Amino acid sequence: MQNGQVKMVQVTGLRKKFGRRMVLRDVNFAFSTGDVIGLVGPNGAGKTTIMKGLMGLLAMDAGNVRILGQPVSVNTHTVVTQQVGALIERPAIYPFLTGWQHLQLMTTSEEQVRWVVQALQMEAYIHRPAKRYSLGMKQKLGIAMALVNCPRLVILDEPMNGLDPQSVKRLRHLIGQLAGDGTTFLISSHILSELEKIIDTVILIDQGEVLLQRTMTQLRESTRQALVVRTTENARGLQVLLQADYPVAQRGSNLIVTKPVALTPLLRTLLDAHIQILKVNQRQEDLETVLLRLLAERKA
Ligand SMILES: Nc1ncnc2c1ncn2[C@@H]1O[C@H](COP(=O)(O)OP(=O)(O)OP(=O)(O)O)[C@@H](O)[C@H]1O
Repeated sequence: MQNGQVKMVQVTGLRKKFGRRMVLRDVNFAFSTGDVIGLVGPNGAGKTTIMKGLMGLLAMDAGNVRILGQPVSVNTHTVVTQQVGALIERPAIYPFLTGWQHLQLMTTSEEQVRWVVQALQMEAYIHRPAKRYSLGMKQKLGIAMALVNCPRLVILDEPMNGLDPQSVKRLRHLIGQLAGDGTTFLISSHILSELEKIIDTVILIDQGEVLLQRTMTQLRESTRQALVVRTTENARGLQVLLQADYPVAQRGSNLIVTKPVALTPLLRTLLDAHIQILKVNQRQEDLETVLLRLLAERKA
């Protein structure tokens, strides 16, 4: 019996080899309806392969995928065709059809086509044959095709690729709006500064495994706050602080204190040594710094 607890996506023990190369080792994750998930990790980590597995586009060697409780494989994908919209790698585009005609292939609702064209600001070229589209126009058409039917789950592989800053902003806004209405998103991207503005959960993949799944709130709570201090004499400031047992390093023209410390005694230590303080600020690690640190810690 299915109940209110049924997950939007549940992936268990997914394995995949290409020849002798193990690409997915043992992938497990799940997420709920309405979540916006960022799938991140280094080149070749296995993100696209996972997305193809979710869509039933690629046979897996082991494990299983369920979307809304229903199984998905290369032979079983009713739930995918009914509930999922996706753009994985490049959009499949027929050169002689217009953008509008592509969208009509995906839905019978003219109203939906008009809505998505307007939402992604594609009016200027939507009636031109797609062979005359630029890379960014094709990318937007691919995104529009994934969204036009208002699917419950949208899978986007590197959606920001080739988009200009204005289009990235528009897309971000649209994703936020649709997520607010209950659409679930799984988005891979290397542009972590953009991604962290829209996702509420991150799944980090490395070498075919899930290294971490955290909500952004959890991640922010566990991120480090670095204290950045600039003085008139950083080299001497570094010595003075090290002698006083502060966890400090010199980076560029700044001194970075990497663990939480009381501010006043630290500043007094510098002032007592007649070192003038030019600037002090607290800097939260961003998503990129946190993920790079986690990957580096794994290799260490
Ligand atoms: N059809 C294929 N045949 C052989 N190897 C493949 C095939 N598709 C992917 N691979 C390999 O599988 C691994 C994972 O690839 P995948 O495209 O899933 O990575 P990714 O995390 O999406 O990387 P990127 O960030 O570069 O897009 C890579 O080592 C890749 O070379």
